[in-house]
Amino acid sequence: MADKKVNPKPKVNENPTPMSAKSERNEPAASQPPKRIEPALTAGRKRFFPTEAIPRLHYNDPKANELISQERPVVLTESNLVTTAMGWSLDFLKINLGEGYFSVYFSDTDKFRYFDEKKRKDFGDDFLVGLERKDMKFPEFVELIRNWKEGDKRIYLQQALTDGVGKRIVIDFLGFNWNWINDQQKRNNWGQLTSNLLFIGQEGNITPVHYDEQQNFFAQISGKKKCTLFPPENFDSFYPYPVHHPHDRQSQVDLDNPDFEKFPKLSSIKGHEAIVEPGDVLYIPMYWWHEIESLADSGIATSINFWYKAGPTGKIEYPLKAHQKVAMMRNIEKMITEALNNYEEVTPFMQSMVLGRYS
Ligand SMILES: O=C(O)CCC(=O)C(=O)O
Ligand SMILES: [Fe+2]
Repeated sequence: MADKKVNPKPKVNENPTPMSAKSERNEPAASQPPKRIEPALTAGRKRFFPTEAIPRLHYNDPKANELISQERPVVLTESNLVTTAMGWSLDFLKINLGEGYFSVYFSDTDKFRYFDEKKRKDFGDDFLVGLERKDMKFPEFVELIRNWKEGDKRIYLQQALTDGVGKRIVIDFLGFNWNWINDQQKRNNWGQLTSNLLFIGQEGNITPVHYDEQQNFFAQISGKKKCTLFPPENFDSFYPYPVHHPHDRQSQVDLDNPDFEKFPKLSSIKGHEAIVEPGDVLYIPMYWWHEIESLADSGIATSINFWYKAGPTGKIEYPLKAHQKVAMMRNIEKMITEALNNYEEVTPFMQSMVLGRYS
């Protein structure tokens, strides 16, 4: 697959309207999800911590813009961000996604804990992931997911959209609500759109708690996902792996089986929770911890995200915000690790810097 991305800034006025793009195909028109007032917060895995509902607001509600500008999560309704993708069934994608290769992950469990392949090479052989990546053409993935049976490894496709995709996908892509999302990017002073990751997975799959270094508009296409977010103020409650570790940005904790002795700060976490349904867009602020569960009995879960780089830093104001401290800690940790040139020396180095002095 060519690795150049689909141009994220189409000439908006030349786009086909969502309706004309849709009417070209022999599939039922996408129906808007039924309007819902309160999110159902009881679904999904039982968790040990309290949660509050992430506000669900109309995408034009000024309060939604306020939350985004404050880097607080919000579910946006009726944005029509990816309405043109509502017909992306497996059969449709099989015909239209093109001849490229897709990254498909296979997990021994229901958890898909991402790992950095480059860091894994540097880290040596003592790292077992329980997760395997295979690159395959889309029809092969469809066969696997359709013929999946209990006892098989679980499957999750996670692939950035590239310009190797077929013409109809490009048309749908150009029909996304770029007017709105480009305006969000501008008004929040974000950097460039780096990628649109397409997720297609089985119900029950879990992306364990981690944070990303990008702003994210996370759009749901099919199935339902329970998204649980925690603010960067809780950075140390999740005990992230060291930055040089293949699981960098991932929490070491298992929310299904919490070890409060090893990770005592975990006992006081409080989540922000939303269930996203087709048509919903969840804003996941940069550096917010998040766990994403594809809910049982909601069918194949398809999502597409819009990842944006942070904007320029601007004037520093004190006290620093939690996410700025996280960024600082990452940089210092990276510097120490690089300077020592041996990750095994990092722990004793940090300990002699802190123990009995700052502890
Ligand atoms: O949908 C998922 O399973 C994970 C999504 C995610 O972590 C992201 O978009 O940053
Ligand atoms: Fe993420």
